[in-house]
Amino acid sequence: MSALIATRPSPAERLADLAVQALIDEADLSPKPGLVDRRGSGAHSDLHLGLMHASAQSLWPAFAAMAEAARIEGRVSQALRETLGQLGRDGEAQMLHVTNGVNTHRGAIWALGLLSAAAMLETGASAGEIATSAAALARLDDPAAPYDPDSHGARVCRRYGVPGAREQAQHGFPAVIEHGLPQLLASRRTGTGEQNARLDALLAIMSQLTDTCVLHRAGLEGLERMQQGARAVLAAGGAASLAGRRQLRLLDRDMLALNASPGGAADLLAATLFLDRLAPAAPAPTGSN
Ligand SMILES: CC(C)(COP(=O)(O)OP(=O)(O)OC[C@H]1O[C@@H](n2cnc3c(N)ncnc32)[C@H](O[C@H]2O[C@H](COP(=O)(O)OP(=O)(O)OP(=O)(O)O)[C@@H](O)[C@H]2O)[C@@H]1O)[C@@H](O)C(=O)NCCC(=O)NCCS
Ligand SMILES: Nc1ncnc2[nH]cnc12
Repeated sequence: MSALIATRPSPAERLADLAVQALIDEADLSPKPGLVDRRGSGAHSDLHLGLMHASAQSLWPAFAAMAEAARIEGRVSQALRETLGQLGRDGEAQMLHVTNGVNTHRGAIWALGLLSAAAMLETGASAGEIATSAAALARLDDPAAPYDPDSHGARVCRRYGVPGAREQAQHGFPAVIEHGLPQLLASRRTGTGEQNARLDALLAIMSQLTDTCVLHRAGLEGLERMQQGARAVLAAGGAASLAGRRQLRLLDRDMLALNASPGGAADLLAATLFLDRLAPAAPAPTGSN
């Protein structure tokens, strides 16, 4: 009789598990303004929750390979940056294969790929230290990366002179370290419940971020509405309060009317949840999914 042998996941596999789980938790979180969630497709005609899940699952090998490459190299280096670039592009190709050409997680591959590699290099480090190491990787040039001057992000960064996904990583993910994570922990401390704490973290990110997805679809008016609307929810008491919920409904309505979806903020919420699970600064959440 053959016995089944349970093998423990390797450190790289564990990081990939956490990255995929963060993407699934982000997709499932509801109600998110303009974004795909359990209620529906938000401002998207080509996305739905099942596709977001399938896309997230398809990225497990890419995240595991990026973390494993970091384990083998052992330090921030040009060679590691170039390997990560190739693995990131392979991950994008896999995502587009699974989604039939729809861009579900490009920004998430970038953010979580860098953070998974950095987490492997900085075992046991704080979220801030991991983000700093990811930033050092992001600042290294990847000569093999085909710079696309026509990507949505590149176009709006040029047009409006704002930082995008690249700069967010190069500066050590300030949206995550200075806004998403502190808000997640602060809302948890008030006992709002895990889902509301995560919504508050998303809103804290939205209130600051120059989200190139929103700029691309809705220009500066859309960006201003996103940031101001997110601030209004938090000022009214956050997602757990009645007044905050009212503001959140208004923000969702306006994002849909503007055809705007904060995909960059969603990716950075996933990065927040990843770092929170990896390097918790507070007791683990109870009752989370
Ligand atoms: C350096 C790259 C990130 C490329 O950046 P660039 O800005 O040139 O390219 P984009 O194609 O626009 O992708 C950037 C994605 O990053 C997310 N994002 C947006 N703003 C921010 C921000 N301020 N900070 C952080 N992240 C941000 C966002 O991703 C989400 O939105 C995606 C959907 O966007 P879009 O295709 O525009 O969608 P729609 O509006 O739906 O399109 P239409 O229907 O209107 O047509 C979704 O994927 C979310 O993830 C931006 O899209 C980097 O990607 C890169 O260089 N990669 C190469 C590989 C590599 O080197 N990897 C390194 C190792 S990991
Ligand atoms: N939940 C979501 N909806 C739409 N675009 C996204 N990009 C990343 N997460 C997303």
